Amino acid sequence: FLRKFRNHPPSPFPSLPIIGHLHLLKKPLHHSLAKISNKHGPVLLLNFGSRRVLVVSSPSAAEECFTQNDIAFANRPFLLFGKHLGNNYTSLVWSPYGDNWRNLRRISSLQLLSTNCLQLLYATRLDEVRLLLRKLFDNRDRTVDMKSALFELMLNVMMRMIAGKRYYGDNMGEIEQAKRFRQIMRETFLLAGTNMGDFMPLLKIFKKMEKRLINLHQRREEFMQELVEEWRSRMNDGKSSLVTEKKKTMMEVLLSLQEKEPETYKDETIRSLMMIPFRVLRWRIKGKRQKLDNNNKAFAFTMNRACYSLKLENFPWQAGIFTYLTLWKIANQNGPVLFFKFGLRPVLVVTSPSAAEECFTKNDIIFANRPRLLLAKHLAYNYTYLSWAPYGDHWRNLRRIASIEILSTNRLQLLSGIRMDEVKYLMRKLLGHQDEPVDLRRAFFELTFNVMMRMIAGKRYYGCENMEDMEEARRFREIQVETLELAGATNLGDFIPWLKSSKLERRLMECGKKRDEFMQDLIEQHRRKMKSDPDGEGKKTMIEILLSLQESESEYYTDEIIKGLMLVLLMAGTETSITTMEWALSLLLNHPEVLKKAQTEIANTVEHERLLDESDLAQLPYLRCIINETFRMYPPVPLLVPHESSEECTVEGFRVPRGTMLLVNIWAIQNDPKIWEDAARFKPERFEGLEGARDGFKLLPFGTGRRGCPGEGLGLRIVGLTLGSLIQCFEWSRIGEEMIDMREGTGITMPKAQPLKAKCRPRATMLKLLSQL
Ligand code: HEM
Repeated sequence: FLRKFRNHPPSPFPSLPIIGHLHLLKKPLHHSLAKISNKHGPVLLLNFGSRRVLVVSSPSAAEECFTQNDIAFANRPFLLFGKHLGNNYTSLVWSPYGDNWRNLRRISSLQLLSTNCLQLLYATRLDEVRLLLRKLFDNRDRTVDMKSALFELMLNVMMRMIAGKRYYGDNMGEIEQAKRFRQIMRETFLLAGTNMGDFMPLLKIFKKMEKRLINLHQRREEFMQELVEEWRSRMNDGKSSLVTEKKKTMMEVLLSLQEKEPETYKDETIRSLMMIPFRVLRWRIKGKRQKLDNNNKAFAFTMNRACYSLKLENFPWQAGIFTYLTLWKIANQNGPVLFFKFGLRPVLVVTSPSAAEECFTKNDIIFANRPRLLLAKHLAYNYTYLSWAPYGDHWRNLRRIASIEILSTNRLQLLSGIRMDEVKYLMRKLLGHQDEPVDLRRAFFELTFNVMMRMIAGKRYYGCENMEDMEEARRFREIQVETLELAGATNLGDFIPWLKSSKLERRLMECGKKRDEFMQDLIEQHRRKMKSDPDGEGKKTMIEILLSLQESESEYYTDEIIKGLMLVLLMAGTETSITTMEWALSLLLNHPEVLKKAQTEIANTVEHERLLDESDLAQLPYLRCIINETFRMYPPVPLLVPHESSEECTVEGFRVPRGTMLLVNIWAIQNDPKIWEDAARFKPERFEGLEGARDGFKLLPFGTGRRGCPGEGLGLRIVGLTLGSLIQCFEWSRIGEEMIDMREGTGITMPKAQPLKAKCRPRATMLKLLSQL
């Protein structure tokens, strides 16, 4: 009744003697107050012990406080912290509203924090951010305590702006001074918490807290005064600032002003102004405390539509800047169309079939470009490879040659003997290692590279039999190992230009040069061979086909184009096929019932007295389902190859600027439980009745649209024939009781963390046929 009579804001019941409403409060305070406001209204009167507190939780009430009542509320309460660390309520933050406060506010706005002053010290901030990035880069793959790293960054920035000193990390000047400063800061943040004596005066009799504040205050004042003296004597000696006259530290600015107006700029004013940045920092850090404590290694990452925390150990420094898993986690919380800044590069990440559809239908031409990444500069002939060429005439020409001359159904048919031959080599090898653990990743690797090199140049570079030129093979293998290693390396410089690693660039250049020389040698060999035997039997290899076309259309079929196409086959066509076969066989070993069903299908379709060949694949729908299910769960290119927009467009209503990199997270789409029933289960049957390896925009292992994979036919033939033959001819088992480890490793494609090893023995029904290989 009294409250109504006095027109006071509502106040929750009960307000207890001595403690008032403190019993209702929990940490974090803002959440707790929000809950109370939800219940009792947006303007509340609470008692924190003996202190009256008005809590405001609506825009209109906040407006009233900071417009109509702004002057009335411009005061600060007298709290213990302000008494001892706010120089007895004389600092800018704790001073009562009045002349002293007005003076300090004017100085800080004009002399320290104006846009102009901040601009002059921009280089300092930039430098500290670079040092942090360098530190993160050096610690990639390790857990980094981001809270401390960001804290140190902020304190270094502040101290460099104030007094030109770094007190954290490397390149510190005075070690002892830095130690003292760090100790003072640590204690300041520690004591900055709530002091119950501020609300319950009775508790003030326990003076412990107050003593600590007084002691800290003294040490802080001494420290700051020493800095003031240091700068004063420097200036007296004529040793001015860090870099140029313009880029003065705050200390210098204030000391110069002191010379002109000693009354206004006293030492104590300067000391107190020096502490302003740390107060702001304290609030920033305390504001985030709850979140960061829960997820201590959090990496705050600002994006266009939200703020996210990523665990740094998950952050994909190592496998290129992005991994499908991290991006999926973020998309799960924030939506299927996200706009990021990776360093300076805008990146659109798409994680839903409808958004992918919009990118590859309505916006297909716009997104048909590729970003210019360092890897592509050196290993893709300055972006002239088919896979990395910008969308335009050159790319169209390459795509036409690849589709018609190399990867057309007709050409693939002509070269089917090579693939069959290599599968037979593999089976002979397996026959020699019955019941022994076999490294299948290595076996698939050798098979695929031999297939490609035989298609390209008629050469086998892996396996002992029929090896024509040992030295050439060794050179090839060496180059290949280096290429794969470099292809998986991160180049932060693609995203943050000043972090460009000249060492990585040099290695890429050297590797690119070696590959170029190797391919040129092969072209010359074939040129010589074709000259010496112009009517030679069947121009079968890819080099021969392209060299013959060069004779008639030399401007289209240059040596550069031929080398580029050879390398595309080796780069784009190998790892993808190898990983698919490895995942598929791993899944089968963990699901013997599916393996059995596939064996039965093959036995019912292919007669016993012959080996399966590529023409049988169309009659083996269950084998096809197994391959599709493998693609679904473990897509070899989980984010597709990055695209880039050549003009502004919209995706799901969001504006996407020109020059934005597009990543389509097909791994996330293909494993989304909202889209797939039992998404985590290996269930090939789900694809029964599906033609091809695409299911709308839900299953896209080869991408789609203009830049979709042109090697789909070849990839499916290699995978289908190899897998089908291994199922037809051998009984497979795991090495021990344990299931095959299905963890994913990092790399440019999606490799298994552990290479697949398994045992096999020839099936009784196939023994005779196998012994004739
Ligand atoms: C299992 C096997 C394979 C899979 C899963 C696969 C998957 C892909 C994917 C997802 C893309 C990116 C599409 C995009 O950017 O939207 C791609 C591009 C490409 N793939 Fe494949 N691929 C396979 C085999 C092959 C083979 C055997 C070749 C043989 C030459 C090949 C040549 C290429 C080329 C040249 C591109 C770039 C096309 C362009 O930028 O215009 N791929 N592949």
